[in-house]
Amino acid sequence: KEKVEITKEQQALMKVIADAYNRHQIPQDVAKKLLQDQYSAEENFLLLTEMATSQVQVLVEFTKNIPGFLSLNHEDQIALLKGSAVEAMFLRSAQVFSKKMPNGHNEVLEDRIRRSGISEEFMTPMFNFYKSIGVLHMVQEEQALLTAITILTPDRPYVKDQQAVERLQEPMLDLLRKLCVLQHPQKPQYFACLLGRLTELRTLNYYHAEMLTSWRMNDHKFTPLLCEIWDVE
Ligand SMILES: COc1ccc(-c2nc3ccccc3n2[C@H](C(=O)NC2CCCCC2)C2CCCCC2)c(OC)c1
Repeated sequence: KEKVEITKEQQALMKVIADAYNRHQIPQDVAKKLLQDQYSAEENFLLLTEMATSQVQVLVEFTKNIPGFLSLNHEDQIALLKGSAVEAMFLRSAQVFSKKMPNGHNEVLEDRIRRSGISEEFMTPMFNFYKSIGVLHMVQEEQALLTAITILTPDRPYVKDQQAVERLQEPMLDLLRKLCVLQHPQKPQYFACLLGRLTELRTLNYYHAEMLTSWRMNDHKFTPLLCEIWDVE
């Protein structure tokens, strides 16, 4: 039986990532807003673009706190952010969706999202992902590391120095693996399962642009930041 322990520098890395992640809390209130009222497809689309815009801004702040990220080639920094923004947004949405709320609130939230204006064909893959994240009952540290690992994916389009990105991602993967063994000793497959979610997350990337343009309304407007980050307009 392998004795797993977190080293001093891994504890320091965990603290840096977890603290940076905890500062990244804004879109939490979107669930509260959705529970308050039923909105039109137009209002929901506006809410989505506002939430997504602020989430991207917060994601950039989180990324800047990943040790070594700011030492990467500048074009590669942009390529990593652009390549991971949609996945990080869906990962965040899954975490918001999975948060236990008072009786019946989770069902209301799901219903509001189902009737928000998103077209039928995308609900199954999106909710399948949300539920597959929910059943894992990830702790904050795991969520933070998984987000950092998603951002530090070496094979994003246009990344020049992939080895430099691998060197940053590896310690995160090693730390997450140890955390999973210590946090979920009764689930030896837990770490592999988490990484499997990242594969499922990539499939949502392909649906993303179409999910937006097929939103049940005319004239979809995006903020300049979202035009940069999303492949729309
Ligand atoms: C591209 O298509 C879609 C469809 C649905 C969502 C979504 N899934 C959610 C699960 C839990 C709570 C909110 C959720 N959302 C929207 C939202 O506000 N997402 C925020 C994005 C930034 C990070 C926090 C969540 C809602 C959906 C209902 C109408 C108003 C927007 C979504 O979030 C990427 C993207």
